[in-house]
Amino acid sequence: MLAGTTPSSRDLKYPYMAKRLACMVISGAANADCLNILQPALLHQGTLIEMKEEFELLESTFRKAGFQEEITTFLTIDWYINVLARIRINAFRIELVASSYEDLLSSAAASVSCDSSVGNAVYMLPSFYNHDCDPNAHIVWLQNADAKLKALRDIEEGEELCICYIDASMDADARQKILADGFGFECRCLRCLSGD
Ligand SMILES: C[S@@+](CC[C@H](N)C(=O)[O-])C[C@H]1O[C@@H](n2cnc3c(N)ncnc32)[C@H](O)[C@@H]1O
Repeated sequence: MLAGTTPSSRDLKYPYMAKRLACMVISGAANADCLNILQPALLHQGTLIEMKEEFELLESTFRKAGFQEEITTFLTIDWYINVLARIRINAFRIELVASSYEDLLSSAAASVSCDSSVGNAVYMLPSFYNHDCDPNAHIVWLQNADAKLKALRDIEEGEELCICYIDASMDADARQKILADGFGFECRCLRCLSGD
């Protein structure tokens, strides 16, 4: 699992995770290509330009920290872009679930305003779950960043496990827009096909 606490600026959460992964590679805790198995996002030209600027900052941070070149040879712009492309569509926002009814109400309100997020993480197996606007499973976090998969109804043997990447209470047009903009696909789940 690659995890990172939420930095003050939301725009920096993914670069922060790439920096974390770079540290894990340098310390021997992860391989530089460990995310390559995951599906990458399609990146637009403007995003690539931003990533080049971010990479220069990251590279200079490691240079200033005095790391020897031999242990940072993996740290290239191609590595950074490949990592970011995978983090962008595979990272989960970690929200700890409520333990009491009062907590439930306040955590629901915090979730809507994104205040309940305690960090972001990429998990290898959950990254392979596809999206459905009427999912049969849900990822939850009870006390820490260990993700648990919770069934939302009876699931037949052999049935695909699907989770919902977004807020399923939105109408069909809003869901399609967010999935197209954020994840680059047109959702053709039964709910969307029926226009619900
Ligand atoms: C987190 S990955 C899910 C695993 C991915 N299908 C794989 O084989 O590695 C998210 C990507 O899967 C595809 N995907 C997930 N749910 C989908 C759906 N309901 N309809 C079409 N494509 C979907 C999209 O390309 C999306 O960007």
